[in-house]
Formats: sequence, C-alpha cells, structure tokens
Amino acid sequence: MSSGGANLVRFVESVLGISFGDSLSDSVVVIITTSFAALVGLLVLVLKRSSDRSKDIKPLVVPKSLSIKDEEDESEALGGKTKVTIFYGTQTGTAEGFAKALAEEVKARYEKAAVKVFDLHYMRELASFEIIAYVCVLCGLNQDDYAMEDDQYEEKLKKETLALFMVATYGDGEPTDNAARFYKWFTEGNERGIWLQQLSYGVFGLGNRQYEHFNKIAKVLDDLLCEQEFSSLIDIGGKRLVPVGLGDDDQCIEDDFSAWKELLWPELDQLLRDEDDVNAPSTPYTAAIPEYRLVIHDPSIISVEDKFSNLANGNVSFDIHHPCRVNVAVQKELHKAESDRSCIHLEFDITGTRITYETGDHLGVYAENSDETVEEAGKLLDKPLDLLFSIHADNEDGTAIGSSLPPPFPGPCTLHTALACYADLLSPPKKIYLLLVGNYAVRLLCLPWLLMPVNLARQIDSSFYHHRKERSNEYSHWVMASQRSLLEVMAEFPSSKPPLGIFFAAVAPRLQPRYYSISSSPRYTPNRVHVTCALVYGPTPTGRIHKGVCSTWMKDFIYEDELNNFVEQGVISELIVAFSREGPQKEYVQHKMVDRAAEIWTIISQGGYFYVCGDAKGMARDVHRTLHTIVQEQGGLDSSKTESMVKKLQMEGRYLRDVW
Ligand SMILES: Cc1cc2nc3c(=O)[nH]c(=O)nc-3n(C[C@H](O)[C@H](O)[C@H](O)COP(=O)(O)O)c2cc1C
Repeated sequence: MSSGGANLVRFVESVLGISFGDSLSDSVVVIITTSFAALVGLLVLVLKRSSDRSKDIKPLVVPKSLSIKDEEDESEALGGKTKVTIFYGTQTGTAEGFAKALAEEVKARYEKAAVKVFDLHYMRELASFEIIAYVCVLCGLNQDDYAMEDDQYEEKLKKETLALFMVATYGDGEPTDNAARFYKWFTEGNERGIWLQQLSYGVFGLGNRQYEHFNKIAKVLDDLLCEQEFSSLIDIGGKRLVPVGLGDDDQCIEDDFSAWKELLWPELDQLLRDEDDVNAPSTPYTAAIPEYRLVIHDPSIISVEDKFSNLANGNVSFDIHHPCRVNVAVQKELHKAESDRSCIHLEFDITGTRITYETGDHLGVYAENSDETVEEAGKLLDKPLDLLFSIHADNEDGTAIGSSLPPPFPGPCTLHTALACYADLLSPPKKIYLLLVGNYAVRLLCLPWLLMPVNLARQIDSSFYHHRKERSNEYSHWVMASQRSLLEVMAEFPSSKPPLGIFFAAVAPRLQPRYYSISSSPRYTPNRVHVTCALVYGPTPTGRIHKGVCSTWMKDFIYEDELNNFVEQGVISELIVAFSREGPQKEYVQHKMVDRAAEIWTIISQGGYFYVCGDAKGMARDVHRTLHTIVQEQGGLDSSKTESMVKKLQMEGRYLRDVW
C-alpha cells in the first residue's frame, strides 16, 4: 500500500473509529477511500456574511447602457399605463412569492397597471468570493434589472410613482442578503433631502413575532418613506397608501398578507381605475394555480441524472443560488454515550474551492429528506419513486407559463431525488398550499373549515361565511399550533393527490438550506469550516416524532451505505445493526436487534462474527442486554449458560464494534 493510501486509510479509520488492519490491498484502499469521499461529498454549502454586512460593500461597476433603459423607451413601453413597481427582499422565497402573486393580482384587477417586479438582488453586498459569480449573473442583464449602482438607484426611484415593498427581516433585525445593500444605501442617505415627493407606496413586512426585532426592516423602511411624505410639506400626490403590514409567520402570514391587501385595494382603485369605474365593484380575483409543465422521461432512453450536478455549479464562485459541493472531513458526536441528546461536530473541507470565511459567518447546508420521509411522500402522491421526470416553467413553444413560478429544479430526475432534495415536506404547510391540497381532495365536503377559502364560503352561504370567519383561527390551531407537517396534512386527506406539476410549483415549498454559525476560526483552519449542530428530535403535539431535516441528515448521512460498502468489501463480515442514531438510542438498538433475532442467533450458532455499529460507547451495555435475551430465547438456554455465552462472544469480539 502506498504511503498516501495508508494515510487515507488511517484517516478514514480515525473518522469511522474502526481499524481495517494492515492487510488491505491497494485496490481495496482505493475503493474505501473513494467511497468515503463520494459519500461525504453529498454535502453542499454556501457561505453567508452574517456580521455587519455594510462594512465592506463593493459595488460592481457595469456599463450604464447595460442597466438603464432610456426614459423615452420606458414611457413608450408603458403605453399610457400607470407603472406599478413591486420590490422584494427575501431569503427563503416567501417575500418573492408574495411579490409575484401581488403582481398577478394587480395585473388582473387593473388593466391600467403596468406591473414590474424587482428583486433587490443587485443592491446586495458582494462578499469577496461572490464577486465572480455576480459578474456572471450581470452578463445576463435583462430589462427587468433595476439599477446597478447607488446613484442609478436614486435616479430611478425618484421617477417611481407607485411602489410596493415586500421585505423580510432576519438575524438581529437585519435585511435579507438581497436587500442588504439597498437597505444600507436607503437608510444612510440623510443628505438626499426631499426626493420622493411623487411616490405613493406601501410596505408589507415578513417577520416572526418570536424575534426581538419583529419586522424591523419593514418598519424602518416605512418610517423613512413616511418622513419623505411629511417633509415634502406640499401635497403633490406622494403618500403612504396603507399602514405597514406586519406579517407574522409564527401565525398565518398569508392571512396577514390578505388583510394588508384588503386595505390596499381601495387605495389602488383610486389610482388605477378610471374615474367612471372607481365606484363600480371590482371583479373578484381568483388566483391561478401555479403549475409546471411536467415531462415524463423514459429511463431506458435518458440516463438518470447525477442528482447533485446542479449543486456543483462548475464555477469558481458561490452564493446562495450557486452552492458549492464539498466533502465532510470529520463527523463526531459530542455528547457522552449516557446522554439522551445528540450534538454533532462537522468539518467541511473547503480546500480548492477558493471559498474564504470570516469569524461570525454563517454556513448554509442543503440537506435531504430521509428515505422514510421520501417514501411516505411517494405513497401519499401515489407515484413510483423511480419515476423519471422534468419540470418546466415554459410551454412547449417556449412561452412562459406564468411569472409566479419559481425556477424549476434541474432534471430529468427521479421522483425520489425531487422529494429528497427539493421539497419541504416536514414544515407546516402554508395556508395557500392547504387550499390546493383541499382542491385535490375528493372528499371536499369533509374538508375542515380551514380549507375552505373565505370567498368561496361567502358565495356558498352567508351563515357559513360568518361561521368560517369566527373560526378563522382554525388554521393557527390545527396546523401551526399542532405543528402538522405537509405530509401529515396530506395523510389526513388521502384522496388529495395533486399532480406533480402542481405539487412542486405550489404545494410543497422548495427545501431551503439550513444556516449554522461557523464555530471555527479561519486563522487556525482556513480550509476547514466547523459547525456544531444539535439534533432536532422530539414529539409534536399530534404525537408525530419530528426529526429536523438537516440535523438528522448530518447525523445519519454517511453510515449505512458506508458500512454496507465495507461489508461488500469483506472488511466487515456481517452487519446486523448499523444505526443507533435515531431516537433514544437504547430503544432503537434493542428494537433493531430484536427484529433480527433469528438472524443473529444463526450467526452465533455458526461461529460467525457480526457487528452492531453505532455511535455510542454506552451502546455496548444495551446491546449486551438485548443479546442476552436473544440468546436465551432463540437458543432456549438457561440464564447461566446464556450469560457465559454472551461473555464469550464479547471476549472474542464477535458481536460488537462501535463505529464512533
Ligand atoms: C434565522 C432567522 C432569523 C430571523 N430573524 C427575524 C427577525 O429578527 N425579525 C423578524 O421579524 N423575523 C425574523 N425571522 C422570520 C423571517 O423574517 C420570516 O420567516 C419571513 O417570512 C421569511 O421571509 P422570506 O421567506 O421571504 O425570506 C427570522 C427567520 C429566520 C429563519
């Protein structure tokens, strides 16, 4: 074996906590080390500046011709319509969804409105390693890009007459990454004086009341815009259309958004409807259900994708939209065996990625749903997990299906991959998703009140409507307070099987990266990023055991496949239990062993070796006791013989091998 190979094997041994001995051939070494690398490579990460983002903002300089449309062109393009501009600042997509839905609704309600939606993306801070990625993005500028430099921003905003802002708050009352630069520029621009006289505006905030700085960004933005209004002294049209909306996603943020919109419509009626129409009732608006075009592929013709190829973006720069796939170098349980809790120490190897980090940065990890979750979802959707398909946001002729669709995930991919990597299946579903699930349930009449849209209820029966209104807290109780997951809700309505194009567009939100504070110092480990992650595990009010998607994945991701590889290579002769990572360790191991009692007894009686692998030294005691029971029951031995047999097995090292 080469010395490099030997080192790698020692490294794998040290990570796994096992010894392969000295007799491994080079080919086995290669298999072991590459399988290790491949398995740990299923992780991706992005880095997100978390500390004072405003410190080192580096505006990009791009040719103006790329970013500013001629004024004449613009007014011509408006064709006599009134421009409505909707901005959004989002981290996980809710504000973006609201902005796009609002745009659709404004378009549907007001013929006179020319609506544009803008990501605040290009006002964001660019961390050093992100610059190249953004330069790439900027090359693809289109008409919908707003402004690239601060002075352009001012110029353009001055010309706005009607602007709506959907902005989320994060961290310690901070803006989202994509709004950070705009926010800094906007809040620090005292010297600008009165410059937004003609602006009528509305701000809807997305936040969570559990945080100290509830909706701070929306409040600050609204206050500053309001100062403009009052400082202008003369009334020349600019005004706050509605009080700032304070969306609270601890409750039902969609309800907050709807309530805010109800206040907005009468104001927009004044601005966007012709004088004759202002008093006429507006046509009720029914939002179209977003749906991707779905294409089913024949697996014998199309090769199944590398499910992570989209995540390794092939570039040398990374951001939240272009995460980097890296290996996990070390995974360690920090709790003692006796503890019924779990906390994982992980080290991501960023060698060769050109990623740098600073103390206080956050790391975003894209995890996968567990097989158990994916299988349950497949059953509820009544579709085979090996179904190979792709989703598309355009029609076959290339025309866009609708502006509110999030970009499709890459395909073709199997349903298993799509459910594992892209669907948030364990969070409480948004109310809008519930309505969609409801639409696809055959037993419509059995739907609880909460699934009935108020408008529909109003049309059916006014007394029903009032009842529905009285019970408007139902969603908060049945879904939010009970922490019902999307899968649980779907299980309550087994006949509800939305088509996959709708399921991925509107029912299951995209699985988001989970952020962790980096717990290492770049001075000491520039090529390793450490995180410490407590396992999220516990019963919900409905009795479901909630397993945090990312923490469970971090704890579990490597082992079973990895160990099975070792069995295949003959490193481990028999693998009986390769896990003790779920739930209270004791019960889980015992349960797994008892399940395979007959198999264990056959190996024992034939003098074979077998391994119970897990993550805890203390597991030995539980395994020992369980084995005792198995030997006694399967072998029909009396207790003294049982005891000596189990001791002998233990002495010979035939039954237990902890992995870490
Ligand atoms: C890590 C984290 C920090 C947050 N910090 C705040 C906060 O300081 N104030 C607040 O009102 N909401 C806070 N929130 C709630 C988000 O603003 C809320 O979930 C919002 O709906 C997210 O919108 P988005 O999906 O458009 O990013 C936080 C959420 C997360 C996950």
